[in-house]
Amino acid sequence: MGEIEREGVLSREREVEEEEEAEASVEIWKYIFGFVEMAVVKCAIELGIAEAIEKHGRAMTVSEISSALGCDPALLKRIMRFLAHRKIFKAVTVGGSNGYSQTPLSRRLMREGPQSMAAFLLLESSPVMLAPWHSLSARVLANGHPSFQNTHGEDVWRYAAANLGHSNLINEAMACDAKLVMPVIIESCNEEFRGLQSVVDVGGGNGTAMRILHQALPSIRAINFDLPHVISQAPHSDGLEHVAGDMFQSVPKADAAFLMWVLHDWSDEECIEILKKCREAISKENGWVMIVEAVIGEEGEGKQKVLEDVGLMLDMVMMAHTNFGKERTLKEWEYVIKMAGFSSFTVKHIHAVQSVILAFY
Ligand SMILES: C[S@@+](CC[C@H](N)C(=O)[O-])C[C@H]1O[C@@H](n2cnc3c(N)ncnc32)[C@H](O)[C@@H]1O
Repeated sequence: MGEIEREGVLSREREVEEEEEAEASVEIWKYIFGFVEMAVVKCAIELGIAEAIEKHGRAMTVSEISSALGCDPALLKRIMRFLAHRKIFKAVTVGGSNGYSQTPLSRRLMREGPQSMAAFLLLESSPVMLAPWHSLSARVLANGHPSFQNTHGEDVWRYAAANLGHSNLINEAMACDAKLVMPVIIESCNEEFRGLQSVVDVGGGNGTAMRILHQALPSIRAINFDLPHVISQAPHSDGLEHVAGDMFQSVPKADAAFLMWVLHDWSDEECIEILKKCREAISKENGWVMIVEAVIGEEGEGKQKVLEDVGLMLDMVMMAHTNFGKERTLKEWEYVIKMAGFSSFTVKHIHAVQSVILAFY
């Protein structure tokens, strides 16, 4: 390389470095104030801003929202400016004044409604769930104790059993997601469900997934199985059978078993134990276990980039909130499924954070 050419390469390298420096000086603020988005969205849910606009039926000015909610208009104005900047509400003009209208995102902040994700946000932003994040680095160090247990003295399920308020928050949060994802699963796995007489949802929470399955396919006997403290609070629904127990002991018999966002709470060894219990429970002729979980992308596996990123965030959540849980790659799923004795498995990617893994008896 000649002297002039070398100079050119060096100056291009310097330019790239300067660009990266400039970018970093801006990017870092995203992490410093990363908590602000969650906190302000939580505040919007607690105030009921989305409900007020929905009830009004059209866009509202800040003064209309503040009178409806009994808020300080000056503070609310700043909250709305922040949320509109993030496109959570839409800034519009109402009779010559500044106002705000709903968006698909703000409707997800309503406590009720088909799209509601409010309970999920209230769970993750609760002091109980936020506290273990403070000991994440201690957990990552060799011999570090699980963060949740370290913070609260017991694992998340024992904590929930002793604190029914928190348990209900977990169940409501899970139900938000189940309401959105079950119709997608039923549609994309219609063939698989059609031949069945019964399905057991293992760790099914308050029974939302099986209620939706039974409503879509009433010929299926739907069993919701969970720990006694969860089942004792689960609402009655026609055609849905609630069974209390411990999946490490045994699983109620059914043609097929369904496990959504359960295995990611446990280590490989524990997953193998749970899957073996599910395998014992299902039909030996045509039984399967449906595992609805994220599949962490390995090169070449297509999943929408944003959803893949949510999968990686969930993996961090598992590190903070469970003892040995984790999100798994396809290879890691293959390992636990094979070790539990299943003959084969397939994977379907759906429009959700989770994919559908079918493990055959
Ligand atoms: C993350 S939640 C998933 C709930 C539901 N499957 C969903 O996706 O909406 C995990 C569930 O596993 C249940 N669970 C934990 N340990 C269990 C056990 N030993 N036996 C049965 N269920 C258990 C919890 O009570 C909780 O409802």
